[in-house]
Amino acid sequence: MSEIMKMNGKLIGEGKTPFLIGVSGGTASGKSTVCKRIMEKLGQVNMDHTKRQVVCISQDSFYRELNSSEIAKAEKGQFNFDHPTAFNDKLMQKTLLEILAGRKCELPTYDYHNHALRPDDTVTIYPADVVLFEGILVFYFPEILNLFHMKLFVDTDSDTRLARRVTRDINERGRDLDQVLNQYINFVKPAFEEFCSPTKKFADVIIPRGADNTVAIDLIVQHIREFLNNCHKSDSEKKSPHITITRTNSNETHFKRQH
Ligand SMILES: Nc1ncnc2c1ncn2[C@@H]1O[C@H](COP(=O)(O)OP(=O)(O)O)[C@@H](O)[C@H]1O
Ligand SMILES: Nc1ccn([C@@H]2O[C@H](COP(=O)(O)O)[C@@H](O)[C@H]2O)c(=O)n1
Repeated sequence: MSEIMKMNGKLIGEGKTPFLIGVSGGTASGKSTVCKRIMEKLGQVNMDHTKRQVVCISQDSFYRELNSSEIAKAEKGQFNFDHPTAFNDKLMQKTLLEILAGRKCELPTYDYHNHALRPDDTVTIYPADVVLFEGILVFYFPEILNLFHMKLFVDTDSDTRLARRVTRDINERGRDLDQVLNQYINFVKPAFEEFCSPTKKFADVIIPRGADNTVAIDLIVQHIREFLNNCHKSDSEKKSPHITITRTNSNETHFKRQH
């Protein structure tokens, strides 16, 4: 039996439910860059974090802790970071539910050099109107997929992605060329084909060429802007005032915006 509550954008005793946008795509497709462009166009970059209406979080914060033998494998480029089991999906779901309930969250940052989270270097995610969540497998886990109000897939040619990944991983992630290419052939490419690429079908908007596609980015920004304008109007002025929160007997909570 399910219990349905209709609220005017607020949960009692909690913050407003943000509009949650999932941004997926293969490695180095431009997910972070697309999110950055969206934030820039909405004037959300050079401002106090506590005042941001739009925030962005990354799936990197949910890589699971590795044991010593897994770390040894990772150091030789023999650990599969592109497989769903590399992530703590339960924590990812719990955190997104906290965010959807309008609560402040602390997220660890990820250290690619050591293949580990930095629990002492956290980022505070303050309640916002719009939350972008980007990562290679954000549409893979059904219980997480169901939480998004809008889903974007950044679709960039695989040669371009590999070329960008080589440069980025050598310059920013402490890898050498052999490591990047071996990891790509053994894990990244096969996992993209098996786990990431099939999730493209769940996307509401596919963005060919990533951040180069300014037309697609402008359309998405326009949609977010309309949402932001609407969410600060009084209930009687809103075109779509209700959020429907569905709780099932399995304790799952679904936050649905009518839009
Ligand atoms: N449109 C683009 N043109 C040139 N370089 C790009 C473009 N988009 C992304 N990059 C570069 O490619 C690399 C990967 O981009 P990034 O946005 O981090 O991808 P992802 O988040 O999907 O891994 C980064 O070094 C970034 O600067
Ligand atoms: N210790 C790690 C963790 C992850 N990776 C790779 O990162 C890729 C995901 O990040 P993107 O910014 O490229 O989306 C993923 O393909 C992993 O292979 C890593 O190399 N080392």
